[in-house]
Amino acid sequence: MADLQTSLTPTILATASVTGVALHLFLFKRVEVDKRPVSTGASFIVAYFLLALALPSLSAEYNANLPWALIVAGLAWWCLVLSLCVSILIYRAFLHPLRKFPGPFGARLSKFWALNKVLETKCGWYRILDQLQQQYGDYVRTGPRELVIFDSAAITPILGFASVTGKGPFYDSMETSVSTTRDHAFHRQRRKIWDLAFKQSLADYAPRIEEFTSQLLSRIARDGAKGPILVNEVCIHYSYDVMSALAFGDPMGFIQGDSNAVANSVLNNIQNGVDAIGLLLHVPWLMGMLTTFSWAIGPMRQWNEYSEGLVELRKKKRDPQPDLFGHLLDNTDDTRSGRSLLNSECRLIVGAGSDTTATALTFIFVNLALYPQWLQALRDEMDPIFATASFECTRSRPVLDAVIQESMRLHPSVFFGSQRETPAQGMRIGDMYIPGHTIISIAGYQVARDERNFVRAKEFLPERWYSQPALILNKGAYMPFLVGPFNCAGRNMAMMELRSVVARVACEFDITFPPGMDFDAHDYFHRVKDHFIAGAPAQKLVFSKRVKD
Ligand code: HEM
Repeated sequence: MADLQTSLTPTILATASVTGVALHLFLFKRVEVDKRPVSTGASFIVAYFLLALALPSLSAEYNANLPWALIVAGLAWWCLVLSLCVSILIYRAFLHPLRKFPGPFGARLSKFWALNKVLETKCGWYRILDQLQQQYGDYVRTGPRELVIFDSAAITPILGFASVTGKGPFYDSMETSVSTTRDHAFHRQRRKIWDLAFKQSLADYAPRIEEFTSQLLSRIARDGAKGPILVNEVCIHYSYDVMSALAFGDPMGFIQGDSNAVANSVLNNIQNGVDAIGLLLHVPWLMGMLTTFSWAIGPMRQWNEYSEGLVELRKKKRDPQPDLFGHLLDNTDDTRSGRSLLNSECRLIVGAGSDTTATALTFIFVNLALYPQWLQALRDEMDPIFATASFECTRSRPVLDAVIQESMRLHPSVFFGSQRETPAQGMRIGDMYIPGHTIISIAGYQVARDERNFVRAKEFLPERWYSQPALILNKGAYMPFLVGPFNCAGRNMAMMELRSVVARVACEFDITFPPGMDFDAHDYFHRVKDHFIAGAPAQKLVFSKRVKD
């Protein structure tokens, strides 16, 4: 080992430290490395080995002593990584353009602050946001380059059709589809296909929805005769069957109980895996790693293989019923990337349409058990319509739609505040300037429960949607299906399912809590989990056959 005066080691360690700072200033600050977690991680590992290989040729000091070369390479690597981290932390804490926005100190430094809060609250990020709004106001810094906004005046500038924002890095962490692409031109073109597909197939699809609802009514009558029913389960079975029929041409067979073992296992894995999504959506680079390695992760691989098998079967079907898949197939190139897009969009249909609808239905049934006067109001509206056999789930009805909307206002199916990124030059929202490359989202859950937007905002008052419009101060704050160019493509389809099930179940069954149960609504809704889609706590309800007078 050379003595300190002749050794190159101090120079190498100093250079590594300066390189760490330079890496931050010239690369990490400018490039979205979250997009490339695997290659970034791999580059750091490769850097160590390159250094270890290069050192012996730099000086006899290392050539003569290879273990020493490995140690110095390791020390240099740590100097680089530590100086990079220190530079990042100092910048985030004191120099970042978002430094004037209020928020918890830990959140400025790293998204691990949010991750920790999600763990602490068992996926209750929306409850953390409630606290943050109370403490810091309408614009809160929740991450190093992230703001959550509680001001409804920001909805149109951020989410509207003329918005200058783009989708945020979260969307890169998933496979490409109409929902996840950050390429606006591609989205516009693909979204046109989806919109046309729904426009052409919705009316054809209505009788199929009614068929599934009939199956659901039989299931509820059968199981309900034995005792209280786990409402989450029947709603999930219904929505997965409807969506898989839409995506693959056939239901998975959950409502009637004839699903196969793979379908059961896929459903279980999806339900068990959702908590992980609640965590990972705060650290998209980790989510991206999971997507990259999905071939090696059993449950993800199983779902991919199973859905791709169903897509192949659907492609070979002769004279299939008209549905969304048919339209997507006709409008997707038969190339490698086209096939991959089609597969991922079939999974998207099930992913975007199943748990969302199931959660909405579960909350509506819980609300009907809580507020029996609205079960009666539904019957008063729907009985005459069913008596003349003129019910169509494509048509809105004042009370029916009001009950659905009010339930979704207070208890939305999607908690995720659709992530956006400001353009390089930043943007203005009223007097507020938001710097460029800031990740922003609107806290939809809080905005919909804000007294500035709805009178008696935390109360379940469906009448605000038809007979008492004065209870709505700002209709734009209601956005369970999002608004703007990336709003829900399946909104009309979802409303058809919700109308069909809610109207028919309400007219056929009394819905109550199990005898002896002292249902605590505050506790129940406090236990809702936020894992992108809201996870409704398990709840049993009694569905007893209605005795008509
Ligand atoms: C109650 C049921 C539903 C609710 C509450 C709901 C809500 C939403 C929300 C909030 C978004 C925006 C997500 C984001 O910001 O990233 C979205 C997007 C989307 N939803 Fe739904 N959804 C429902 C049902 C459905 C159904 C049945 C389908 C049918 C396949 C569907 C298809 C989609 C698609 C394709 C997108 C992406 C649209 C785009 O980015 O252009 N959804 N949905």
